[in-house]
Amino acid sequence: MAASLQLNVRSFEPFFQSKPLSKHSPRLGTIRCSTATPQKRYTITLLPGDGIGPEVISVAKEVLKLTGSLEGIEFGFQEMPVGGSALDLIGLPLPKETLSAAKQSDAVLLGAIGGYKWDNNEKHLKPETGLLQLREGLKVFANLRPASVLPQLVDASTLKKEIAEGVDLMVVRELTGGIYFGKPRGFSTNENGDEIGFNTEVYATYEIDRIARIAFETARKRCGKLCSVDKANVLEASMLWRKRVTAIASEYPDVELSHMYVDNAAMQLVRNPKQFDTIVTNNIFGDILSDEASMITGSIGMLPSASLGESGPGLFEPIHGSAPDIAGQDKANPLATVLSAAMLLRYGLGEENAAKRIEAAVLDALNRGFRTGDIHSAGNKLVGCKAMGDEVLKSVDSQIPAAV
Ligand SMILES: NC(=O)C1=CN([C@@H]2O[C@H](COP(=O)(O)OP(=O)(O)OC[C@H]3O[C@@H](n4cnc5c(N)ncnc54)[C@H](O)[C@@H]3O)[C@@H](O)[C@H]2O)C=CC1
Ligand SMILES: CC(C)CC(=O)C(=O)O
Repeated sequence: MAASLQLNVRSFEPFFQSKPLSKHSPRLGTIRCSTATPQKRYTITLLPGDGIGPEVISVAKEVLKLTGSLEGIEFGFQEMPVGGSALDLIGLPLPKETLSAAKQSDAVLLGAIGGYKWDNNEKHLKPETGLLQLREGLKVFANLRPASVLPQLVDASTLKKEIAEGVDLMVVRELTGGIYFGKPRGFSTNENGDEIGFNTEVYATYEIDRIARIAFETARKRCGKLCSVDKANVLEASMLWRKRVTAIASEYPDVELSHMYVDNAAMQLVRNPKQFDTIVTNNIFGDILSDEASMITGSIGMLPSASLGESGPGLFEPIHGSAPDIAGQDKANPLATVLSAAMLLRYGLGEENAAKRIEAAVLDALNRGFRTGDIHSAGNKLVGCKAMGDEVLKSVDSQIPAAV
């Protein structure tokens, strides 16, 4: 998909809508009785993972099922282990059966991986390694992370209302390169006999060019403003990044390109986030800046993501981790995962109406005052993960299908 993708990313009405991306292997399928006769069938690989992952995936699955039944779509779900749960079950953080199932499906929805239990494992036996292997295996190099401050949640932002209100940005994060994957890496001993750990931040021209094009396409469909974030005053990989992004800009004369060092970008995001429309950045800076951006919107529990490659199924996941501090307590906010399911429908399957139905349902549940603890404020109704899911389901059921 990606380089020729029609990215679809002007957000906020209600979330991140516009034209769908290409469809991935839509198949005609089984007919069954339901509100609408299913015309399409998709196989979705669910990877609940660890911590709050299974809790939020269970909500998103029900939301997808109900939405599908109302939109003439039937989903075949296959649940596979990844991360710590796969380590416990099979001894590997990404069993080959999981990767193979993911590759053969139409889209992949992941909860989160990781937890204290596996924190001291060797690198190749860490849950996080499984997630990196999955992203690499699916070749999903373009990670779209939208961060919009919903009017309903302005009060949940940690920033002042006048700073947070109206923020609507998209972080385009490079996902399969940079320091998370660069070699050499490892542990060794230096000339003084001190133990050292080392990693390599490395980008090739083709990796920068393809993510830059995705970012320019994204910006073009939004406000036409792209800010490339790097550390080109210090890092060679960033110097090449800046050179290539500048070169690719000549293909997009209608997009206004600016460059910013990452330390300044981190500061500007909390000083004046409305100056940003689309941000493109490398793997590690994108990871950090999108977590920072999430707090402007109220909570990391609200932010979804879509990871796309040139072909094959996309990977959709909330940007948060497994939140071991609240796992198993029915406290997790499932909305980031529900919204990731909406991104799956839009970007992964081209099912725009179904995506809009889910996004409208999330807004409706918020409008009716339901809040999990992370976004709760006085005057609203505090609910747990399951109850929030039930409210979204009620809203899915009651929403009039959005017009195409
Ligand atoms: N994509 C993934 O699967 C990721 C996995 N991780 C892993 O997750 C584990 C925990 O990492 P942390 O640094 O603590 O990050 P985290 O994102 O799991 O949690 C950070 C804070 O946000 C809260 N939080 C996160 N998601 C929430 C939700 N849906 N609702 C309400 N509160 C939520 C947590 O309770 C915690 O206080 C680690 O093992 C880490 O490696 C971290 C980031 C991404
Ligand atoms: C391998 C992951 C735990 C890295 C991460 O934090 C993320 O990409 O969200």
